[in-house]
Amino acid sequence: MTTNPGILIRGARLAATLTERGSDTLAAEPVDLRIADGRIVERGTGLEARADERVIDAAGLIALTGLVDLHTHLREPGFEQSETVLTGTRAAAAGGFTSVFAMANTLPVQDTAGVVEQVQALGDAGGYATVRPIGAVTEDLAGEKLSEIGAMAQSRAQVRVFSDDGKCVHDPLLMRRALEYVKTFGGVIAQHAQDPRLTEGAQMNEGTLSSELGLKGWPAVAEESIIARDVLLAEHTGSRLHICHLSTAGSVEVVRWAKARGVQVTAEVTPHHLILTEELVRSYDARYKVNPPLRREEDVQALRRAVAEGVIDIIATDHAPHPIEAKECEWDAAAFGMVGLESALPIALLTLIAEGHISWAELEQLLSQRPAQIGGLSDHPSVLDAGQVADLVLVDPAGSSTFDLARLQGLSENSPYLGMELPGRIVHTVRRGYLTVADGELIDAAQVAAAAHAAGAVQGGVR
Ligand SMILES: NC(=O)N[C@@H](CC(=O)O)C(=O)O
Ligand SMILES: [Zn+2]
Ligand SMILES: [Zn+2]
Repeated sequence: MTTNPGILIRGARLAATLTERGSDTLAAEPVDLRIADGRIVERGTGLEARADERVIDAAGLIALTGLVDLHTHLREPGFEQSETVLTGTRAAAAGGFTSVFAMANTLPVQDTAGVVEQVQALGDAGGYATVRPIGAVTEDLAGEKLSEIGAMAQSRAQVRVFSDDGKCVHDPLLMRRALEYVKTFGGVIAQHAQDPRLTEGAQMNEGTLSSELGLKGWPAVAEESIIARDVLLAEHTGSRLHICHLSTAGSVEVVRWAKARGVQVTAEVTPHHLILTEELVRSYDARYKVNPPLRREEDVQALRRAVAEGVIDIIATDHAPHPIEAKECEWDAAAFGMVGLESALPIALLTLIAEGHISWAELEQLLSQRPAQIGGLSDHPSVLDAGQVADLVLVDPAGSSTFDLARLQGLSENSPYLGMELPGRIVHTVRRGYLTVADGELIDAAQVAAAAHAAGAVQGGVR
């Protein structure tokens, strides 16, 4: 049986020990981590390298448990010209992610055990990240009939997160039944909170700017009213509800209220809603067209505060690749969505750490620990210490660089950050004890697939 070579990481500072808000990255003592057979086997200082061990000099780098994205669109099956499981997980690894949850709006839709098992198998074979498929709440995302939720939960893919993302589960009775159903096995419904009647034909945030530009607006209340209804349904059923891509100050207040009542609700924000505003729509550059729309500066600030206060639980990318034809066209005709896996950590550093809203320890909670817990990701490392699965990322917090096309590893180029100076560089990503990114470069696909195979063999199956 082949095994992957061991790794010795020397002199990394652990994000979990950087608990002061702001960017003081030297406040913790550097430690060494030894990795063998897919796990961290030793943590200490001055560890000696063994024969065959690859030594990584992590001086100046910060180590976090592998990032987990609860909201990724991998597009396969059905839209392979935009992204595939392989290309999307390469983008994920480049961004420091070791696990991604794949949204259900594929073709065919991920609404049966067969499709979710296929998506997960593609992820396992590629080896760049653990892929956990999200199941559709309703058949074909049509909002009319519950999908085979139980069959997907019991399948090899063990689906725990269900969402009609891209569409809102609008029928309150269906939403209630879905919440009741997932409660029986500890699952969660992730709602794309958006009243379809209030947003018909909408093109951007509703406000003075949408009137000025003559574009149909998308009112904040369309999001807030669904969140308000659903937290009440979650309270009534005693089930877990997760709110996808929260985007308005009002939504924060509804979630805050629900949490104070003890409702089991969690909320996510995307990096782009933490930095970009509707003003960008003036350019008519469709890279800024996204669902939910970019909002006002007041909303951006409220979302950052909500992260700092813990009202928002996680950052999720909503990585939404689209081909050039779908973006290089008139605003009204363009597709909604932006890619985000490679830029998520840099944007979080820029908007949250550099601004003093959160600490590195809190960042690890937002981008790794909490999404893993919400998604029911078994054997995700809770800390970087002996006995834990070796899923981790080493980040260089110093300096900044131009975010250019070469940074994008997926098939689509619809990033709003091209040309921007962004802080932070993902230097090494380790998944299940093997490197997917080394010295800032992706490891090639054949090597990663072989390493994944070896890791699976050693651990008797990846999960
Ligand atoms: N975010 C987007 O603008 N688009 C997503 C759907 C979604 O997340 O609602 C997509 O699938 O393209
Ligand atoms: Zn959505
Ligand atoms: Zn989405």
